[in-house]
Amino acid sequence: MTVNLPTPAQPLKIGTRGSPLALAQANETRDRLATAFNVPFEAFQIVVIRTTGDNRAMIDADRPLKEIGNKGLFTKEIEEQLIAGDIDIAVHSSKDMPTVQPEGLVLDCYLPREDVRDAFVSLKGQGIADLPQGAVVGTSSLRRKAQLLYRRPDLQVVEFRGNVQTRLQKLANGVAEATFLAMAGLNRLGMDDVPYTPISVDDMLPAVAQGAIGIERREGDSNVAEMLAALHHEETGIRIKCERAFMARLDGSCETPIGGLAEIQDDKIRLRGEILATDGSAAFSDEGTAPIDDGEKLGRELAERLLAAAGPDFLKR
Ligand SMILES: NCc1[nH]cc(CCC(=O)O)c1CC(=O)O
Repeated sequence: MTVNLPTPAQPLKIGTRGSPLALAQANETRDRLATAFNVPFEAFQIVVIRTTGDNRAMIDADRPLKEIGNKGLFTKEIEEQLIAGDIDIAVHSSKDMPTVQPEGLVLDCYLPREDVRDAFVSLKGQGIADLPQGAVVGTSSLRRKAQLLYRRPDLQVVEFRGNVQTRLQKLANGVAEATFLAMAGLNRLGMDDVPYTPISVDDMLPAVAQGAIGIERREGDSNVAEMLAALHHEETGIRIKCERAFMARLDGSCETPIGGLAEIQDDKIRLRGEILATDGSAAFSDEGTAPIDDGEKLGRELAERLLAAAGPDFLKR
């Protein structure tokens, strides 16, 4: 079967959020598609879609995202347009994606993964250990908050949202002494002027699927399926599927502090996982390895081991 390629007259429509990071990810997807199929950039049209998560009235207040309702906060409207056929593919940060897609949609194409690490961002120091006793740290991530408080119960965490510039301004204004950003975001946006230090994954396990762009499509669109198959990065896909199986078995959402990272080492897949109490008062971590083809099973099994260690009610706290 030959792929029916898009043309400037009949472009392939790429749906995305409108944030600078989302647009960078959509542009990377378009560039890779244009190169892979040797068609002009004009054969792709980037369609910006506003999601609930982008709605200023809801987001600008200092309410934690979890109170607004996190499931599909940044994906629902995009997926509706994908189902309706208004767009042909949707580009997402995989870490913001629920583990189950709506009926009729498939998420099975991943681009080569960026740096998975979190970065410590501060005008004053290089890492968590440099923070003075009782210092204020800004983050809206429950995972980062729990990981931080687990190691440094003396610190105070305040809600921190907005784009990178807004957050840096807050640091300059003394609202907080430090914050965290994903290295993948900093790299994709080329933010060299940000005072950041990468944090080893041994010190802060990243979110499941952090740093991976995922491309969603309609299940029945065989032409798009074939195009995306050519773009798919096998190793990233294996790692993300393992991590997402881990998260799914934990019934993980953004309301549960979970860290997870799968890596391919020699011909094995190694998964590290962590679950934490939201207030950082407890954490359970474990790891395992398996043959590469058994990544999803490894994910489920590691989740079960952590659940058993933590006790059945742990995630409901
Ligand atoms: N929750 C927002 C979000 N979703 C994906 C990224 C970073 C890029 C990535 O992990 O692919 C970010 C920002 C951040 O965590 O700093």
